[in-house]
Amino acid sequence: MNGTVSFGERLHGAFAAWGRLCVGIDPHASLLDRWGLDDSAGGVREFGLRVIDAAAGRAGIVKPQVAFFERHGAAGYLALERVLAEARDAGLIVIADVKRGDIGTSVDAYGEAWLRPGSSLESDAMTISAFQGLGSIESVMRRADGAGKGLFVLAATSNPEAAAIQRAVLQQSSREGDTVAGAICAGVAAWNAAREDATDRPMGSIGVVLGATVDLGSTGIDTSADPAVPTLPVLAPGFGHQGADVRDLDAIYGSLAAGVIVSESRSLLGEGPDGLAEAIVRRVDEIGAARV
Ligand SMILES: O=c1ccn([C@@H]2O[C@H](COP(=O)(O)O)[C@@H](O)[C@H]2O)c(=O)[nH]1
Repeated sequence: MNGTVSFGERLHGAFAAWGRLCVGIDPHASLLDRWGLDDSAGGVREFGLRVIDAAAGRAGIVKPQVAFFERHGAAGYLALERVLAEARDAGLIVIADVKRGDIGTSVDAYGEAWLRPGSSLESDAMTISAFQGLGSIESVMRRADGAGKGLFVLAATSNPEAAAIQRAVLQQSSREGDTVAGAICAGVAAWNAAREDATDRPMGSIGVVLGATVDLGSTGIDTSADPAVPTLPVLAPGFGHQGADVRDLDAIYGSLAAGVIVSESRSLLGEGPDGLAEAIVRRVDEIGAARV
């Protein structure tokens, strides 16, 4: 790379300093009401800023769910820009949960929007879909690597409806016989391993999304294989509100556990503005205690 600190290195540093909790910024209408805020662009901005205040100095990572800002159109995007900038200024790693995907030339424009240094939506990483083939997002993977940014590619998502598609078996591919989810994980791990100095890096910059509610074995993901080198970052929603328990982290992820980012939104945000900071501290401790 060009002297830029890689996203993987920054993520590894955040794990060491703050643990692996990622606080979701999901201003659902019901939560805005509970927090005494309007369901408006101003309301989602204020919600986001309060979450940042609670997370900064207590956790290392936040994940704004862009859909809740997008509901409010252009004004919602302005609110999001402010939230992204404040979070990054506070030293938090920001994963924009945007789940974009398209043919290569178009998806690269999404990469430019969310990952280009200086962009008004600049984030540290974004979620992305490889439904159009892992090759379709190669330019964004290259862009992320070049700019010290990260990506999380949807592989085995936490929603139950995903299983049929994500467990489907590939044909006419060098990974013939792998499931879709397995092939995405293997492809991403291989991408990280092929980077210059890969073996000296603690963590890759391109990760995957593997829901904590998923039985990974039956999805075609081997959680007993040797860990990838560098470590594969795994964005793990599904803890808390969706039912998975952080005490089961090692059992769920096995040899992938070292790269797991525990992402929780409603289970923390439901504590309200007065209880959020304490809930974050408690969860960081619980996750630390759960790891063997
Ligand atoms: O597989 C996935 C991918 C993304 N998500 C997102 O994570 C949060 C989860 O919110 P909770 O309140 O902790 O359930 C939300 O923004 C989802 O869009 C996911 O749940 N599963």
